[in-house]
Parts: sequence; structure tokens; C-alpha cells
Amino acid sequence: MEAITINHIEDKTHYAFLNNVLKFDRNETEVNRFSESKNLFDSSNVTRTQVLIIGAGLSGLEAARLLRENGVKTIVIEGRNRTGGRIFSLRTKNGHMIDLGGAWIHGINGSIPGGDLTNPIWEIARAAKIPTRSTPVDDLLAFYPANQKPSNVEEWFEDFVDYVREETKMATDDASFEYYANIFANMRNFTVQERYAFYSILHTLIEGNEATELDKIGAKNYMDITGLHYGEEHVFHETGFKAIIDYLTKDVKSGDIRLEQVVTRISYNQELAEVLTANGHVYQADFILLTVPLGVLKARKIEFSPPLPEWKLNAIDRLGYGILDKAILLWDKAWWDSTNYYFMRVSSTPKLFGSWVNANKWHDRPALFCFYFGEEAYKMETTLSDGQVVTAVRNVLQEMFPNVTIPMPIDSYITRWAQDPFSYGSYSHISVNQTHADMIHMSEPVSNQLLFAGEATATQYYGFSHGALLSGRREATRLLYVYGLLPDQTVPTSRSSAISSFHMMVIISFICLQLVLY
Ligand SMILES: Cc1cc2nc3c(=O)[nH]c(=O)nc-3n(C[C@H](O)[C@H](O)[C@H](O)COP(=O)(O)OP(=O)(O)OC[C@H]3O[C@@H](n4cnc5c(N)ncnc54)[C@H](O)[C@@H]3O)c2cc1C
Repeated sequence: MEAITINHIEDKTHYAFLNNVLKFDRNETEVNRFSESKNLFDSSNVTRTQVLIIGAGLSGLEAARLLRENGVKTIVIEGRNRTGGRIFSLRTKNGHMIDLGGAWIHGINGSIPGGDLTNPIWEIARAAKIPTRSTPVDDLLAFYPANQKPSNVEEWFEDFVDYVREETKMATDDASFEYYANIFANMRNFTVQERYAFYSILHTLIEGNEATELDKIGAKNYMDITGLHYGEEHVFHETGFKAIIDYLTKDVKSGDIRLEQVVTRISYNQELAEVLTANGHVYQADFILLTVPLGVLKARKIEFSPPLPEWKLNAIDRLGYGILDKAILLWDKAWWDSTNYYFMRVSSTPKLFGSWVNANKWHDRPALFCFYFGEEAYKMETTLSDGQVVTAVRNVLQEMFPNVTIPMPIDSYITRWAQDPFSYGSYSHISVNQTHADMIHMSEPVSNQLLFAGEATATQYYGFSHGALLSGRREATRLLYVYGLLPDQTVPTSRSSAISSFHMMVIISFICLQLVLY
């Protein structure tokens, strides 16, 4: 596999490194001796390894790749019967690839003071020569009730964001976006039609991204943290996001990733950490890297012995975790003629099927992707059958295109991420209840045996696929350099090593700098 270099490690991640160095102060030589002294074996129902990674999503697979490249014996176990987790590409009956989970690379290149940043998923896509296509965010067709488009509507969103940025400078963590939206709408004296348009825009651009309602998003922390550092060019994988997963796993030996291993119990702080699966298999390891989604942790689907400490449980409970679902309808030929990439439905009930992707434009295929979020998505999942969702979507389309009789789709795909027992939702967001410290706590190990990765542990790019990938790199780096799994910690394994000497120096210098500043 072509080496992929780390060009960026999350800024906030370094706090986690620092805290860890201070908290556990592990003797690295001892760690190496400890590992070597153990005979790695695999008997009928006990498997032993150096690092056991739970979860074969982007975070777990990337951590495994880096560890293996540096000679660390690593096994990934996964509850589903497939790899990829919340990356789930499917070939439709008529041969098109569609993504039921993550689809876009959000921002490919961007600049921050001091340099340029490239999205790490984009780097992989380029290394793997995966075809991608750009989807300009402003190519949006809005459907207004009775075609009444308010004037200046284009400026409202930017004005609102500027207003919230200014107001939240002095605000407490618990002020929500809804609070500011209501004040803003009153200040502008919006008419009823204008209010519909304003809230529809917020629904599509904020609620849609965060997969939850405005009243649940902590505006202050959101404004402090969220930023499209990789720029505003969004692309999707023409052959499905799965191509990235396939690339990450293409050199993996059989037995290194084990499917249908549902973890029910993790015992740590003992000579060897132990993991029990629902089928009665026991995995023993020096280190466990847990990458299951926040929804699984919130639902307490895994038992821990000893129980997780209160600071970790508080972070798990306070972090926000939303639902984003997709209804994908396909026809044998497009009955609509719009060539815009995105549709937005402005109405008094924007939460009901307000955001759309016109796949006829960007996939060259006659399909519409309809997105719905938060409580509305939960309601759909728990009360409607797939057929009823399709009918509801067609009814809304009929409103949007009153001059056409909407034909029955030839095929449809309805996601139910909240009902999925391996995710219990879609991705994390900044809730009104959480603090920034909670996000850092989410990323921290609870002992020198149990570490955490996954999108919800990414303090900066939480929710995104690149956040997940970087969190896997963060924990692999921690294991290699802080916990001493890299045999020679001063010289990287080779020139083409995934972690270059430059990056090792950056991480170590940062830790030293923080120690001085602390
Ligand atoms: C509908 C949707 C749309 C999205 N759109 C985008 C997008 O366009 N762009 C973007 O950047 N991001 C997007 N995301 C987010 C992105 O997909 C995720 O952030 C990323 O895939 C998460 O990777 P992960 O490794 O953290 O978790 P996962 O991919 O969830 O991996 C964790 C793994 O743990 C496994 N697991 C869970 N419980 C157990 C257990 N008990 N035992 C064993 N294994 C277990 C799961 O099966 C899973 O494979 C989207 C997500 C969803 C759901």
C-alpha cells in the first residue's frame, strides 16, 4: 500500500496527549518488555494480540493500518458482517452506487494561518485514484410556497452567522441556536413568509449538518470549534465512499479483521485486557482501542469492568448525537428538468423533507436523495414502513412540482440509522449540555489499557469522516510514541513510514511546549 503521510493532526488532540502523559506516565521500556514476554496465540475460543481494535469503521481501520505498518500485531473485531461502519455504499438494482451513510468529502483543501491543509480522506482518494466529483454548495434551487421568494434571502444566513458569532463571545455554553434564531427573526421583523424561508434555510444548513434541531445545538461551542478548515469545495466518491474502505483494507491479511464479533464486555486494568463477544469468544490484548459509535456507548450496550469513570460517562452522556436519514428514490428516467445540485423546500414545516440532492445532476442518474433529521427522522423510523416513507416523500414532491404527476419510483432505499444496533444514530454534534472539556474527555484513554477513537472523539472534526480517520491516527500515534509500541522511538521505521520523523517531532515538540505552558 502506498504510504499516506499525516499532514495534520487535530490541534485539540494535543491536549489529550498531554493529559495522558501527565496522568499515566507509563514506563515505555516496560511496555515493550511486557508485550515481548507474551506468547501471541490463537486457540479455539481465546485469541491474543498486542492491540485489539473494536470496530472496523474509518477510525478503527486507519489505526490498524498505521499500527501494522509499524510492526504492531493488531486485530480488528467488528460486530457487523461488513467493514465500513457508517460508510455504507450499496449497488442498486440498476447498477448505480449509492451511499446510505457518509458520502461527501467535506472540504478538500483549505488554508489556516501558517499553512495549507488537505483533507486526509481527499489524500487517500487521490492516492487510490478514486474518481470524485465536485458539488457546489451554492447551486441550490429553493421551492417557495406560491413561488413567493422574499428579497435579500441570500444574505440572511451570513448575517445570522455573523450575529451569532458576535453574541456568543460572551455567552454561556448552554445558549442554543434556536435562542439566537428567534431573536434575529424578531429583530428583522420578518413577515410570516420570510420566517418560513429563514427557518427553512437554518434547517437545511445547520440542522441538516448537525443532524438535530436548533434548540439542541450549543451555539457557543459550535461557533468556537466548527470551521471548514479544508475549504468549501465538497466532493463525493463516484464509485461510493466504500472505495476508501477498500483501499484501507486491501493489504490486510485474513484473520486480521474478524466480522460478526459483537463485543458485550470489556475488562481492563488487569494483566491483559479482555474482551468478550456475544458468540463466547475471548480476546486478550495489551491494549484495546474502542471505536464504537457514541450511540452504542450512550445505550450502554457494552459492559465495562471496572465501570467507566464518571468523567468519561459524563462526557458520553452530555455529548450530542443526532439522526440523519436518507430516502433515496430512483426512476428509470428523470421526470424533472432541474439541473441544480441541491433542492431546498421552503415551507411552514421545513423539517419534513426540506433538503434534497438532485442525483440526476451529480450522479447522472435519475434519482433524488431526500434528507431528514433529528426528531422527525426518529418519528419516521419508528412509525412508518419503507413504503409509507416513499408515499410521504412523493406527496411532498407533488407539492414541489405541482405540474407533474409524480410517477412511482422503480427502486427506493430508506435508512434507519437510529434503529441500527451498531450505531443507534448517525453522528455526534455539540449539544447545549456539553462543555469543551467533555469533548477532550471523550478522546482520552481511561487507563493505560483502554483507549478511544471514532468521530465523536474528534474534538475538531467531530461528526465527519475525516474526524473519524484522524482520531484513528491520533490513537495509533499515542500507542506508538506515548505508550512505546514503536520499537525505536527516535528513528521512524522507514522513509516511507506513515508517520514521518517530521510529524513525530511535531507531536513531541507540541507535548513539550504544552508541558511548559501548563
Ligand atoms: C447518514 C450519514 C451521512 C453522513 N454523511 C457524511 C458525509 O457526507 N461526509 C462525512 O465526512 N461524514 C459523513 N457522515 C459521518 C461519517 O460517516 C462518520 O463520521 C464515520 O464514518 C464514522 O467512522 P467511525 O470509525 O467513527 O465509526 P463507525 O463507522 O460507526 O465504526 C464503528 C464500528 O463499530 C462497530 N460496532 C458497534 N458496536 C459494536 C460492538 N458491540 N461490537 C463490535 N463492533 C461494534 C460498528 O458496526 C462500526 O463498524 C455521515 C454519517 C451518516 C450516518
